[in-house]
Parts: sequence; structure tokens; C-alpha cells
Amino acid sequence: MQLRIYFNPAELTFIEPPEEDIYIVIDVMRATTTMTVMFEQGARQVLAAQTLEQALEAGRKVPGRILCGERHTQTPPGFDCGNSPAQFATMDLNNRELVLTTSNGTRALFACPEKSTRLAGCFYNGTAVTAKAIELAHEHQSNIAILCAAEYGYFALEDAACAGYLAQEILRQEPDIQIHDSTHGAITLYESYPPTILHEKAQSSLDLIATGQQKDLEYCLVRNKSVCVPMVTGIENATGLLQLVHPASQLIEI
Ligand SMILES: O=C(O)[C@H](CS(=O)(=O)O)OP(=O)(O)O
Repeated sequence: MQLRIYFNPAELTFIEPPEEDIYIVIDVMRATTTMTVMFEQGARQVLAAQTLEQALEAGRKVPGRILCGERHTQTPPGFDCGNSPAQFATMDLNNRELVLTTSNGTRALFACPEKSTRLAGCFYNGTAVTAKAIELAHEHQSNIAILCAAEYGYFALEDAACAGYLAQEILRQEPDIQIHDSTHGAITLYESYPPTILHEKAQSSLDLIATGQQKDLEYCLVRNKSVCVPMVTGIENATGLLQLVHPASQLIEI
């Protein structure tokens, strides 16, 4: 079994990313942390959209769907909620369907090969998402890839550091996994920029603080508080949106 890390979705355009790999997609601030919290609060399904228009259309199609997302950290007009894990943590989402579109995270899910297995990873579900990726990689006899969503095409420190943290977790659980140069780099970044330092240094963190959304950092920069592992299970035919669920079978002890 091998582990590779991509620091930017653009890297996938220079290679032929294997469809059979298990992809852990990371957008620490905030999309993949937000998805994890949505399932913690009982969501039945999260539908990931690339554009505002797709999200609005998917929201209109089925009454009762909660339309969520952001552009430049703010809730778009006509949407019910933004992209704040702290906000979703206060909501009862039992059996609800949510449509989510964000600037980087939901798009990164679409950057993976079309039929690949995709998990949403973050600090918040670190142990759970890596355990699930290893389980699936054994089941499918495949490799694991970690994809950082990055920030509008640019390197994002918190995603790269989180990739290093997840890589450490994978190595702890699967010591014989073969690692690539990218893994050494990510682990070194995590050791230099743990969550306490990311809080002060990562630009996304500073942006959330500057816009009064610092409460989200209590979710984005905390390790292993959740056993929820959002997983892409397919595409909704009517809308083309990616369907994510958190199957009960994924519930594990951490
Ligand atoms: O909502 C977020 O935190 C970001 C928006 S921005 O990049 O900070 O403008 O979106 P995400 O897709 O979750 O990175």
C-alpha cells in the first residue's frame, strides 16, 4: 500500500490520478470540517455543488433541503446558511439533506477521478478518516491519496499541515505503508505548524478572525473530536451534485 499527498488539486491535472485510489480530501477551513459537523448533527445526506447556480437549482428541486455555502467566507444571497461549523453545531439536522457549495473544498471533491472513493478529512475527524481510508484501501487492494483543497489555487498552510497529521496517523496505524517525498514534506510542516501555531499564522485563520468567525476555529483546529467520516457515494442524476453520506457502519471508537 502506498501513500501520496497532493498539496493542490492542480497537481492532479499533470498526472493520470488512479481511479482506484482512496482519496482523502482536506479543506480544514472550513468545508470538510463543516461536512463532518453536519453529519455529527444528524444529517442524512450532504450534496456538494461546484457553483452557486447548481446549488440553488438543487435546493429548489427538493423541498426541505437546507441550502448552505459561502463565497469569500460570506453566505451568498438566497442561501439559508453559510459554511460555519460552529453554526451547524448548534442546529438539529436530524435526517435533513443539505446542499453545500464553497470556494475551495467542494470543488476539490470534484477534482478527484470521477468514480473514485472520496472521504472528507480534517483535524476534527483525523483518526476516524484515516482508519476508514486504510480499511477501504485493504478492501480494494488500493493506495491512499491525500488531496489538499488549497486556497483559490494557491498553497494553503493549514491543509498541508493537516495532511502531515493524517499521514502520521496513517503511519501509526499502517507502519508498512510506502511513503513518497510529499509525505515527508507534509509531516515536517505539521511538526512546525501544529494547530496552535496555525491559529496565528494560517491566512485562512486570520481571515476568519478578521471577519468575526473565530468560533469556527474551535472546530477546524481541534484534533479527533469526531468519528464521522463523510464519504462520496455517487452523483445525483438530476443535478450532477456529489452525494455524501456518513454510513452508520463507519462509526468506530477512537
Ligand atoms: O468558507 C471558507 O472558509 C472558505 C472560503 S475562503 O476561501 O476563506 O474565502 O471556503 P472553503 O471552500 O471552505 O475553503
